[in-house]
Amino acid sequence: MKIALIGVGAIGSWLQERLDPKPVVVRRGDALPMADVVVEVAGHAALAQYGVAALRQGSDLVIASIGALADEALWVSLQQAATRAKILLPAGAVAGIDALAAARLGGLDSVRYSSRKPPASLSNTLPLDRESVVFEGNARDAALQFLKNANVAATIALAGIGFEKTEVRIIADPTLTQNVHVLEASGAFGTFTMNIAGRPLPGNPRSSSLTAMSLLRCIQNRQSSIVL
Ligand SMILES: NC(=O)C1=CN([C@@H]2O[C@H](COP(=O)(O)OP(=O)(O)OC[C@H]3O[C@@H](n4cnc5c(N)ncnc54)[C@H](OP(=O)(O)O)[C@@H]3O)[C@@H](O)[C@H]2O)C=CC1
Ligand SMILES: O=C([O-])CC(=O)C(=O)O
Repeated sequence: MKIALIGVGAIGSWLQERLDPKPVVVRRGDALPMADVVVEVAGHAALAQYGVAALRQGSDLVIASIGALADEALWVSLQQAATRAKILLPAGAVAGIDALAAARLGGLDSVRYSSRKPPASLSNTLPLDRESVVFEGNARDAALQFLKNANVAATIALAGIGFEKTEVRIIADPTLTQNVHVLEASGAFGTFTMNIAGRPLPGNPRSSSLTAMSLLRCIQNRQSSIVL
């Protein structure tokens, strides 16, 4: 299996060390190589630049920057390009996506998500002496306003009841050293609450280490005869 890795920042370098076979790395300005799987870990602009081309050439596309899919035109163009290949959306930094996506099939009533991060992970200008709500609204607006901090909101929206109906709060909390995500859902299945405190990657305080692990699992699942 040939893997192309777009971006070698905090998540990309973690993956590069562990992927087997070793990936071909795509840096800014590089042409996209032919590959069985293209893994985007480079940001919204890189997904817009390479995503459609990857799918059109027949490469499965693993997306980390899921917040970019709040841009309806980009999301539609990726889906239209996926005729010979798959778009793979890993759960990333959050837990419970399997339950949420299953619950959707029986009918969901409400989905609420809150993200709490140390202020410096959100912005350099937030108060350091008290918590502050930096966003309250739906998942589409969260993803469009917080390009580097609302991938989880977008993943939850896509797995559950969509960008418009998913209620999101983003809170800066100076007492934290980890990224805390709380997901609450109710529907025909019952109710669940998921709470995860994710240790950030050393290279990027915004990105939880579980994201890199989740992407590795997604790529390994594609190779494996057992998918869990
Ligand atoms: N789905 C999820 O749950 C999560 C998703 N994410 C998302 O994953 C993505 C990667 O995160 P992370 O590794 O922490 O980010 P980093 O900023 O640490 O790394 C991004 C890397 O991509 C490179 N890059 C940017 N644009 C391009 C391009 N056009 N072509 C090739 N390389 C490019 C950057 O290079 P340079 O240094 O030159 O800018 C940098 O090395 C982000 O979009 C982030 O928001 C993060 C956490 C959770
Ligand atoms: O949602 C995001 O973009 C990233 C995030 O909170 C995390 O990695 O914990």
